[in-house]
Amino acid sequence: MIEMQGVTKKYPNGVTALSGVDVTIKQGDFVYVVGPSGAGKSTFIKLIYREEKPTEGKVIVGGINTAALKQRSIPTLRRQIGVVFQDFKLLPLLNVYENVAFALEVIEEEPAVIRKRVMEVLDLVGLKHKARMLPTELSGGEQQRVAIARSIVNSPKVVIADEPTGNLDPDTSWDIMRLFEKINERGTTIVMATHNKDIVNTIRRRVIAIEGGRIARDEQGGDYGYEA
Ligand SMILES: Nc1ncnc2c1ncn2[C@@H]1O[C@H](COP(=O)(O)OP(=O)(O)OP(=O)(O)O)[C@@H](O)[C@H]1O
Repeated sequence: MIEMQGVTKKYPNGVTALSGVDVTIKQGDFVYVVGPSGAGKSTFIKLIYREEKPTEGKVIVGGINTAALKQRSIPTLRRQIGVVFQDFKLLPLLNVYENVAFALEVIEEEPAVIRKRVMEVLDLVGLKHKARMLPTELSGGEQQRVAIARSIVNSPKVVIADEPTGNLDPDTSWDIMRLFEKINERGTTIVMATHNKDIVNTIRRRVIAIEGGRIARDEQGGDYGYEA
């Protein structure tokens, strides 16, 4: 599903965020990306959804080599990928329903399909009854649920999440994790950068630890391995 071969990422300011990264993530995997601050986790995530391009090496997502991708083909890649951020990134003037529907409107999906899919995913995340509310009328956990609904509404093969519980209290974080588990159980690959030691050590999954831009550890069912 996701393959990195000899990936190095050097930013224009001269910082090398990743170097010599080789990794394969299979369809249906659930992967935590952990490591100290500044280790390169967000860069790893951004390379997958082609927010950044590698300086060297290949990033292949669903058979597409992202570095060779023309600007106009980026939407084709992004259709396979849902993205969830720490700060939710909802559109503040659109209600819950509209925020989720937007992801399908931009790819010109049929209105009837949009209505059906949006209500299905809002049901899945437990927010059908809040479809007409604005993001500002919701709690942080509810906003993250909307962001997750948006990320899966076009049935992507993979959901990428950068610190999805970073702004949430512990109880809410567990609820959000249960939702990611549910999505993973349906066959969607999950790649999640996180600093949440408790979660990584409790919901055991594959752990890729990045230190100084290199993969320091890649273990099935591994632990967080750092002080929180
Ligand atoms: N757009 C950019 N331009 C220049 N340098 C960058 C850019 N983005 C990240 N970096 C640098 O690349 C390195 C890796 O950053 P990255 O954000 O990938 O780390 P991280 O592991 O996600 O950190 P954190 O846990 O603090 O979010 C850092 O030294 C950072 O300062």
